[in-house]
Amino acid sequence: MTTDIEEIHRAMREADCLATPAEVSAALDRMAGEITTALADSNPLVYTVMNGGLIFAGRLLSRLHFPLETSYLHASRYGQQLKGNSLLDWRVRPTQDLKGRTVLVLDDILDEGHTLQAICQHLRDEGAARVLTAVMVHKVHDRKAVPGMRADFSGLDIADRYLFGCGMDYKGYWRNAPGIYALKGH
Ligand SMILES: O=P(O)(O)OC[C@H]1O[C@H](OP(=O)(O)OP(=O)(O)O)[C@H](O)[C@@H]1O
Ligand code: HPA
Repeated sequence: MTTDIEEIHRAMREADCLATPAEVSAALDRMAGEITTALADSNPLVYTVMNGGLIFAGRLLSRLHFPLETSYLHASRYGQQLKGNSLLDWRVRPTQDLKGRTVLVLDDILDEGHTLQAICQHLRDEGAARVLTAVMVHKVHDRKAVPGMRADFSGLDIADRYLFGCGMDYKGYWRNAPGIYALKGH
């Protein structure tokens, strides 16, 4: 099936901007400070959750000025749908030796939280000593996998709409948009 590129343009034209590029940059600066305070002496292994975590990770990691290792994993439960499946589709699992390591997981959004919950459980099962999470967006609603769930580090709390930009996609597009946008009517 080919994508209707005009529909992709329209989604951006009609979207509401919920966080400007400047607000995103300020949130990244603040998070980098918090993460540095918490992890600068722990030689962390930092996992980016593909695909959504890519942009956030690139922007955050260059703000962290202490020794760390990076890697990636790929797990998805939405594909290109607007609603998540109950099962996480593991595409690339972690391959590093995690025993005794402090691990930080980076993703674009904590929505219902099932993705991060399953990833963190897997990393602990593989022997990580400590697993922390950082997300660009915490979506505000009461449908979390665990009531009250939050990442250890969150960039911005954003309303319960369908979001794109900063790594989050609309039908595979607009991950590259520098602000955070809400789809018209969702
Ligand atoms: O908190 P949850 O409700 O579990 O949703 C959050 C997850 O959903 C998105 O991934 P998606 O499955 O869409 O894959 P993608 O990273 O390729 O966009 C996003 O990147 C998070 O990983
Ligand atoms: O609001 C969202 N937008 C894009 N991807 C997502 N994955 C979970 N929630 C979202």
